Amino acid sequence: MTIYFYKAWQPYGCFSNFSFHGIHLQGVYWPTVEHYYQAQKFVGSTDAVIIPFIHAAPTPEEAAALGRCSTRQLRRDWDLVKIQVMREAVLKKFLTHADIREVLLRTGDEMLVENSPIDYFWGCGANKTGQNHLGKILISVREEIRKLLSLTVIHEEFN
Ligand SMILES: Nc1nc(O)c(N)c(N[C@@H]2O[C@H](COP(=O)(O)O)[C@@H](O)[C@H]2O)n1
Repeated sequence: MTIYFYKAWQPYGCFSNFSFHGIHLQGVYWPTVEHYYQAQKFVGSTDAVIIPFIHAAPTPEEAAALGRCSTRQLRRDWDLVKIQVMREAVLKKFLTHADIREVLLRTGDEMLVENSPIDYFWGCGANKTGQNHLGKILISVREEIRKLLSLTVIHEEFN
């Protein structure tokens, strides 16, 4: 059974990048994955001055609005790095927070889909034909955490 998620207050809302599960990355604490992701769009760009404002945004919605402003200059390699940027942040989120890590692991091998009606890249879009990159990242993070946990068990058994 496919598991759909979207808004942070809906079922499986902890899979949303807008959920308030903070992460430490590159020596900085970010209140949500969305804050981090939106800020990374401007690293090294002429509009990098926006980064502290994204970081300080009171909500992920406000961070996203700042990052989505179409007149600002994105970093040149953004399309090349954005999936890796997102994966690193999502992995950190689920390594940091044990409660939501359990929720993720308990989804077993189910397909995970960001049910965004507007986003055909990170989500499945209105007609379910989108690329669902966020769902795919969550599935690969789930697999990576399982491998890390099994290595920990092996390590404990032999020490
Ligand atoms: N508008 C909106 N509201 C939410 O609650 C969402 N979860 C999303 N999806 C997320 O938006 C991010 C993509 O942003 P860009 O379009 O690349 O600026 C990404 O985190 C999606 O998962 N959108």
